[in-house]
Parts: sequence; C-alpha cells; structure tokens
Amino acid sequence: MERAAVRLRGVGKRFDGGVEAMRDLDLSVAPGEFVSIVGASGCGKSTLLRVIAGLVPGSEGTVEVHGEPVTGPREDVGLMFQRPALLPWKTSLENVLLPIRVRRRITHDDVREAMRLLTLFDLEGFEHGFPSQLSGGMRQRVALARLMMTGAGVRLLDEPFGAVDELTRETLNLHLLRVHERTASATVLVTHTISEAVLMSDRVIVMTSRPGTVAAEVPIPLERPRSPEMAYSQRFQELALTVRRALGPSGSEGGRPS
Ligand SMILES: Nc1ncnc2c1ncn2[C@@H]1O[C@H](COP(=O)(O)OP(=O)(O)OP(=O)(O)O)[C@@H](O)[C@H]1O
Repeated sequence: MERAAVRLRGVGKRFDGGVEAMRDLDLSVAPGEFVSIVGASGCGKSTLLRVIAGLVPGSEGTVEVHGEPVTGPREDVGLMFQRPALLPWKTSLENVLLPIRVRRRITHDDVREAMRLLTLFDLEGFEHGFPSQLSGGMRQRVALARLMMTGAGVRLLDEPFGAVDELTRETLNLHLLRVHERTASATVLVTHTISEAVLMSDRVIVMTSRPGTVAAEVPIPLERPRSPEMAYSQRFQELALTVRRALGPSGSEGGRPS
C-alpha cells in the first residue's frame, strides 16, 4: 500500500485549561489527495491542522507525515491561514520568496519560479507592490503563491478564503484547484462552506461537535479538472446534501457517529 502523506491514529488533544478539543481521531490522507474538513464552530478543526503542522502537540495518539512522527514544524508541510500573514514591509515577490529565504540563499531560478507563480495567480504587474497596495483577494493570492513556492508535499489551509467576498472566493477556489490539479500535494482544507468542500475535494471529512472526531467521510467522485459550473449539477447537489445531513440537524452541532 502507498505510504500516507498524513496519518493520525487515535489522536486526542486536551488543552491546559481543560478543554478537550479532539478525541480518538483517525485520519489518513494519501499523497496528492485533497481532503476537506467541515464541522461546527469550535469542534476542533483548527486544532487538528495545528497538530498535523506540529505547532501544538497532541495529548494522545500518533501523528505522522510521510511516515515520520511529527515532533514540530516541518519543511514538507505548508500552511495558510484565514489572514494571509504577509510581511507588510516586503513586496509580493519578496513575500513569495520568504519560505526559501529562511532556508538558504535565493537563486535566479527561485526568482523565476516566484514570478511564474505570481503570474499564475494573476498578479502580473504587482510583483513589486507592497501588501497595503493590494486588495484582500490579491493578498490571499500572494499567500497562495507563497504556499506553492515551498513545494511542500503536504498543504494545510485553515479557512483561507473565509474573509473575502463570494466572487473573490470563487476565483481563489479556481486558482487553488488549478494549482492542485497541476502539482498535486496532499491538501487538507478546513472550511465552513459545504459547496467549497465538495468542489475542491476528493473526500470530505465531517467532524462531530467538541471533542471533535470523525463523524462521516463522504467521497467526492466528481471528475477533474473541476469547474464552478459543476456546482449546479444534480450529482453535486446530492453530494452536498450528504455532507449537510452528516453535519447534524442544526448545523451548529456535529452529528455523533452511531
Ligand atoms: N490554545 C488553546 N488553549 C485552550 N483552548 C483552546 C486553544 N485553542 C483552541 N482551544 C479550544 O479548543 C476548541 C476547539 O477550537 P478550534 O479552534 O480547533 O475549533 P474550530 O473547529 O477550528 O472552530 P472555528 O470553526 O470556530 O474556527 C475550542 O473550544 C477552543 O476554545
């Protein structure tokens, strides 16, 4: 069997204050697979990503990336959050080059690759602009380019498009889809939007309310490349409904596995 890019077995997390965010969570993500996580607010989705990223330790269970136990942040794991966290005193190009700069000297090839990514994300002409000169959606695209620049085999995205308007979100989704379909990394996306989860993913994981564990897994057998128009098909609507039902009656309480 192919080695999983990410594998969690029996993972739990209890914070010092006593909050139990996760319990007995099993999850495996194959290389190149796109998995979305949906669940009620506060059910532990961000905690799950932070544990995979090695930013916080789990309290129980094992977490592995590419077959190795996670003991801290790793170079082969890229992260992106809702706020793009760009350095305001650096240009778009410099921000995209940052993950390389912290590791080694920048080469001409690195600059060429960063420029290529900025073009891919429709940021041509803004390479030397500063974050304050960009719109919110453009800043997210710079952050996406930076995530891609790392070439990480595992990408973790925590509600990356939560703070932008609907149309911008659609464009950003398309960008992420295109990049994923070109350079497939194992990707875990936390989102509150069911249609986004279905459009992007090979599999949607529905979490229970806190302490979060896996309530349901919904495979998404739609063909790739995906396009936003697919969201209007009956097949898509059925899949979205399956995810919605697994979330439980109110949407604010995750369904418990029976
Ligand atoms: N550093 C921390 N210390 C103590 N408790 C924490 C910490 N981080 C998160 N929690 C708690 O763990 C629980 C899960 O939080 P988490 O942010 O993982 O949920 P979430 O599903 O991502 O929520 P949302 O969808 O609202 O972003 C919450 O009750 C939260 O208050």
